[in-house]
Amino acid sequence: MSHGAAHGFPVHLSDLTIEYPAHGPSPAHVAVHGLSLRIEPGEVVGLLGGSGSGKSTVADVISGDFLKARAGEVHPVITGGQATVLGYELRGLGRRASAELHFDVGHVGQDAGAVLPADRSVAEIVGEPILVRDPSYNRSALMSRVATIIDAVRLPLTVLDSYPYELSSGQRQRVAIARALVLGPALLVADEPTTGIDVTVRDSIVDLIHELQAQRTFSALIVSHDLSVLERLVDRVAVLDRGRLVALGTLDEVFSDPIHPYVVRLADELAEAGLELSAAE
Ligand SMILES: Nc1ncnc2c1ncn2[C@@H]1O[C@H](COP(=O)(O)OP(=O)(O)OP(=O)(O)O)[C@@H](O)[C@H]1O
Repeated sequence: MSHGAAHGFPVHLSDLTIEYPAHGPSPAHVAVHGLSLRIEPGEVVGLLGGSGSGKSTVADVISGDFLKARAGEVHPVITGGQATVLGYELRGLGRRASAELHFDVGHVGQDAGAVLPADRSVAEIVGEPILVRDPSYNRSALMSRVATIIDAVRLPLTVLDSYPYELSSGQRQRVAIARALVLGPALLVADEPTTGIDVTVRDSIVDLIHELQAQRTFSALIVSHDLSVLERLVDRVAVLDRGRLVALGTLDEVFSDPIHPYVVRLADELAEAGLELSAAE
């Protein structure tokens, strides 16, 4: 309805409340309380918070993934405030608009590399979003587009005919990133994109996202506690504690003089892991 980027922010959350409805013996649970956050065009925001603080819920909502119907799964529901992504108002978004939104958002979900479909080749997995958008897409144009993105994520073209089980976990993660980027999204939402990946591969994945982001100038929300991700990729960080936003700003602004007790703890953990904010000046 409001599609058309009237406000100019790729992501604009205003006093957003997100709830998991009651199901079976579980009562309804409010996972995010009154979150306001804007992501500017071309900006990368890092999302931090403890386990259960609501990070994946926010990533699911912003990516539009929560709108996809999946049997037997409980979806979060927006029960207060507003979420506008790429000009689409997510609350009450219709089926057609939600399909359009999916074409413009690249989503690398939690453990994306580990959950690639086992019975499809890399070429099929990466090419699928193109065919979902346009089932009659020319096959040779499809293959060349898939090969280009596979090359961009620095995988050899020989992986195109491979199946996920034949790849290393770092390679699988790159395949998931390639799939998320193949349609040239305006927004990338990545949930812990480097978790469980070997340090050397991790750095190359960070470099890769950095390079692609610089070239394509998409905006991004990246859930991560990984220092190399935060230091090298994000412009600002947002910190959630039990579903509430407790800090928002550059790494330096948030961690050099923290006030909120959770942010103080996080600052200590990050300092132990080697974050030297004064060195960033
Ligand atoms: N399907 C669900 N039904 C009910 N509650 C849920 C569901 N999924 C998540 N929650 C609850 O919502 C809150 C936020 O969960 P979420 O997965 O967003 O946190 P997170 O910050 O991503 O945690 P982690 O770092 O452990 O992945 C938690 O309290 C969680 O128990």
